Amino acid sequence: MALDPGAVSGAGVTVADVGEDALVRAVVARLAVASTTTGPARVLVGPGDDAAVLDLDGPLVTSTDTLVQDVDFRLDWSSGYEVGRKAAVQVLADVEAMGAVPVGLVLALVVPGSTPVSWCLDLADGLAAEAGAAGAAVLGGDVADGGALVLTGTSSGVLVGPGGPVGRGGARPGDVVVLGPAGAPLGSSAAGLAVLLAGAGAGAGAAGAGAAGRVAAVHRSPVVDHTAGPRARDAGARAMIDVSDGLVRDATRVARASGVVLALDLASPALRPSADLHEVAGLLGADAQEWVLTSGEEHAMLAVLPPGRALPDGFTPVGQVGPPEDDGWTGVVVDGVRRTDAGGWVHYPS
Ligand SMILES: Nc1ncnc2c1ncn2[C@@H]1O[C@H](COP(=O)(O)OP(=O)(O)OP(=O)(O)O)[C@@H](O)[C@H]1O
Ligand SMILES: Cc1ncc(C[n+]2csc(CCOP(=O)(O)O)c2C)c(N)n1
Ligand SMILES: [Mg+2]
Repeated sequence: MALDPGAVSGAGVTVADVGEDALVRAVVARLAVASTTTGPARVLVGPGDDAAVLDLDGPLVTSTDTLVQDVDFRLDWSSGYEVGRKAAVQVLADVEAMGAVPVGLVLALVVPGSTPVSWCLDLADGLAAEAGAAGAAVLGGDVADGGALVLTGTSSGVLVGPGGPVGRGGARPGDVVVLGPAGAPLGSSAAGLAVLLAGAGAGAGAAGAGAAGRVAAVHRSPVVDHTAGPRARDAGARAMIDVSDGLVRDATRVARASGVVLALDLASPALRPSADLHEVAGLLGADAQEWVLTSGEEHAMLAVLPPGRALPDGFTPVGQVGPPEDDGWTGVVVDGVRRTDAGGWVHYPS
């Protein structure tokens, strides 16, 4: 059915009603407003052609991430706008965790025909808003029919100025482990997920008042600092990762890649559960400290600095780097105890 592009977002109009071309036109029209980059790149060709073209001021850093309906988000928990924001946060965090300044992203979308067009436009708005907050442009995407919503975002960033990328393998004994700023205390996303799973506030936007509502909002709509990664690189970070699968799980990746032990100190203010976490843990019979150590989708930056360096703005110490233990073991130690079970998020859990 050929519809007036202005009518595609009307109530009850689905993707199958308008077809691929009208959907893409409507989405691209939403992005055009936001498709500029303020960072170290110029968009020579944006959405609408076969590919986007960027002129960059330094080495390209690129990463990709997929969100799957009912695995990474639920339509009864989150609006299209929230899913779009979360997709941008997740995919940009990976280039930021290399120390790159984010400049752009593309989004491939599998959309069942029964999806309301208005949901897709909300998604585009959320994506563009978060990309814009990072100074990045939405450069294009793709849509295809399928049985469930699947979003695959691919981000681009630029390493600005001298020095290389900040990988996972650069931590050395004697270094300091630091955690970057986030919009909410560490652990909030897992607490929010637990609230939503418990049904304590089913329905998008209706997670209830108080602590449960606040942590559910963090889970649906994380707030991150998009300059934290590049700031840590400027401050001399020699290893970094974003906390996407849980602090212990992600710190273990740094420890193993670097051949060291990361010793986390629970007395660090950033690792102490917030009052909201304690309250929600009490309600649900959960362990607030465990949420801090295992919460995924936080996207705060965990970085390692040589000793004696000034901390990047907003970062706080959470531990130290030590050599492998006497038996050669590398990994994460929490308050002196080996964490052999990282917890946190993993696909295909055993
Ligand atoms: N299917 C794949 N093909 C090629 N490389 C992959 C594939 N899956 C993962 N990788 C690579 O393995 C590395 C580790 O991936 P992993 O998903 O653990 O980290 P990540 O990208 O930081 O994930 P997260 O989304 O949790 O932040 C990355 O460099 C990633 O590009
Ligand atoms: C419906 C629903 N169930 C569970 C979760 C929790 N969750 C999904 S993926 C992930 C880690 C990052 O994934 P990846 O490593 O793939 O980037 C987490 C913590 C959610 N968000 N929505
Ligand atoms: Mg990552």
